Amino acid sequence: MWSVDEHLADILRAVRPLAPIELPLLDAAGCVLTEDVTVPAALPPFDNSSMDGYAVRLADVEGATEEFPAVLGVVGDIAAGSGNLPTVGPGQAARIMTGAPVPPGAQAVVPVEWTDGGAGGGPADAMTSGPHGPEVRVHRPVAAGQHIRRRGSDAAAGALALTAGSVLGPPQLGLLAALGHAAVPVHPRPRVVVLSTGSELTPPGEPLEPGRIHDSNSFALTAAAQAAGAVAYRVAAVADDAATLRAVLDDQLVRADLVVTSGGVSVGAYDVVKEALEQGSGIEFRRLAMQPGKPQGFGLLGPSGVPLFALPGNPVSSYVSFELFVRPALRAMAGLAPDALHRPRVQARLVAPGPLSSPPGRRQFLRGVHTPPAAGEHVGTVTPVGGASSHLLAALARADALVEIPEQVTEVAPGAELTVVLLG
Ligand SMILES: Nc1nc2c(c(=O)[nH]1)N[C@H]1C(S)=C(S)[C@@H](COP(=O)(O)OP(=O)(O)OC[C@H]3O[C@@H](n4cnc5c(N)ncnc54)[C@H](O)[C@@H]3O)O[C@H]1N2
Ligand code: MOO
Repeated sequence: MWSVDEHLADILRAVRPLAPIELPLLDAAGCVLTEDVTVPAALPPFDNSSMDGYAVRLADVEGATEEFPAVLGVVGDIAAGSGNLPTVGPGQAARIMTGAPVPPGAQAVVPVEWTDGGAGGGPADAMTSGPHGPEVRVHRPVAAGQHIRRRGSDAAAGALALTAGSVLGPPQLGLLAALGHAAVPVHPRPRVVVLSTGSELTPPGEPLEPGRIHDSNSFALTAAAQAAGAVAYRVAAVADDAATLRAVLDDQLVRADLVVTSGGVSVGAYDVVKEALEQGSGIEFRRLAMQPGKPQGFGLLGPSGVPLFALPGNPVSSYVSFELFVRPALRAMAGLAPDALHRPRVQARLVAPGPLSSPPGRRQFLRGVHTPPAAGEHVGTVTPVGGASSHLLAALARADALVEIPEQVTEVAPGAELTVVLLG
């Protein structure tokens, strides 16, 4: 028997980050950047106003009050996007909008609330006119540079904007766009093919013949692959026939960076995955010291060595196996750092009506509901849901955590501290 840790270590040794490709920004969302990005040109690219108001010279508004406002001639209107800027001379102001370039001669911006409104909402030439044209009355002085966002104050030209290895979330994509990048080099999302095996399987939506059940694993595992950041393809369940399975796998390999199968890996007479892949395929079948998830297959399939996970068929076994083995592999292929591959683990105190028992020599993963620590407490609690059996899908659907009971522990009393894997 292999331990959970040995199996996981073998998997992580076998998988590699996918080769970088250049992707348009929105296609790169959630991906890992493969090169440092420097700031090509100052951001913002020019001094601009942070307020709607008037661009002025300091000396002209010094000492201005409500009672004795500074009366300035308005030389023009500057909207965001204006390229043609008036020069603000002594005794003059330019009406300016948020984001518009600060015109030559101006030293600060007076917000419109500190003035008589000048033009109000209309164009500059419709405002209060004095003998020399449109005017604005400024009621307060401003400090040098006030309400001006300086060129390069967000990011200086040549500075490091993002480092290789960054995960591209919304703020990072916004920054890349602001810097003018339309596409970026990233590790692509792994493409995952998920296929169930079993002649008993009927697609949901179709009535069940006697002895048959609905295929649930391919839905849970495809959704789990998507949630792990992969592009996942669900293949209709394959019947228990090794030649058919081999043909389906050959077909699917062209679009797969990773393959997940479920079922057919134990010792039964129709254990098709094992039969189809046992000899010389590159897939090794093992029994792990864990429950659920004892029978597992893993290896690199086909000429390009596509990682294949042959997970056990019981619904809880396949899902727990995905969480523990497939998800970290997918994240490694997506280029995430070793410390970002795994679900968070926390300590929690067991809440249960009596002691829990666990098989000797096997690491057990019960399903549970985790409650975070109350104020002033260091650990939260975990309450198991359902029993240990690996067909208990309804209980799994109520759980948000896996409760880990170590190999050497056979009984856990209520109140004991255990490690809990948060499923997020
Ligand atoms: N004699 C032994 N029998 C079994 C052993 C063993 O060591 N000796 N191990 C048990 C354990 S543990 C597991 S786990 C299962 C693994 O079996 P398989 O991977 O071969 O899976 P199947 O036999 O195909 O199916 C098991 C179970 O799960 C249901 N199933 C399968 N696929 C789906 C699906 N897509 N959706 C929903 N349910 C599915 C299937 O109907 C069976 O009930 O073997 C034990 N047996
Ligand atoms: O080990 Mo199996 O995976 O209990 O259900």
